[in-house]
Amino acid sequence: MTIPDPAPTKHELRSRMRQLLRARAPSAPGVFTELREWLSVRPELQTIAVYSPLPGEVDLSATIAALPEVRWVYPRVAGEHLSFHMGGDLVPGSFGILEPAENAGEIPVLEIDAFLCPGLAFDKRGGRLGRGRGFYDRVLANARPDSLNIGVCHDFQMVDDTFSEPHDVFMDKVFEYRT
Ligand SMILES: Nc1nc2c(c(=O)[nH]1)N(C=O)[C@@H](CNc1ccc(C(=O)N[C@@H](CCC(=O)O)C(=O)O)cc1)CN2
Ligand SMILES: Nc1ncnc2c1ncn2[C@@H]1O[C@H](COP(=O)(O)OP(=O)(O)OP(=O)(O)O)[C@@H](O)[C@H]1O
Repeated sequence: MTIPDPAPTKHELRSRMRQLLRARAPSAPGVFTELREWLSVRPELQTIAVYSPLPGEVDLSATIAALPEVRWVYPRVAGEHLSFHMGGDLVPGSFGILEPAENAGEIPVLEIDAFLCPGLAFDKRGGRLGRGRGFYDRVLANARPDSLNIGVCHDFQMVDDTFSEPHDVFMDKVFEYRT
């Protein structure tokens, strides 16, 4: 008889979280007050990378609109890499994600003071489980050493263990949106 392993593997956690996110009814949350207040007392964070949500991810559009003094930049998938550009008009790009248009001004990664990172799951140590293509690990490995990595997730995405591997970049802080 085989005893079932109660601890999910990285692969199982990823597929469970993908399912949970996909199953969520679409909704655009209001301002994420905790995140807005934290950012509003850190004016040194001038250029901040944000994301356009995939189905189920925390939608930060109201929070972004509430902090107009920040220079918000959005990722574009370019092959294996992410480049960051001024928002302006966002158009459907890779994976159906809204991305800045090709001609939107590119902002060098070294100018980015903080990265608000999407993810499938996070843990209390700052571990992050992404969608498995390593985009954020690669970009954060090339970011300024003093830039901040900030995870953003729903409370149910906070788990005990995200099975971090040596190449995984840790978050400095994770904001949980209570649903
Ligand atoms: N909102 C958001 N933007 C992001 C990311 C992300 O995770 N979330 N990325 C982080 O790296 C990059 C895009 N990477 C991605 C990697 C894989 C898949 C993916 O597997 N998509 C599924 C469909 C979506 C789903 O899981 O339901 C697929 O193609 O089957 C999507 C985006 C850049 N922008
Ligand atoms: N700094 C890096 N340089 C080169 N390859 C990397 C780097 N970080 C991760 N990778 C590669 O990317 C692949 C996916 O890694 P992982 O499963 O940790 O992605 P993820 O963090 O879940 O995804 P994402 O960052 O896209 O949301 C792995 O095969 C890994 O070898």
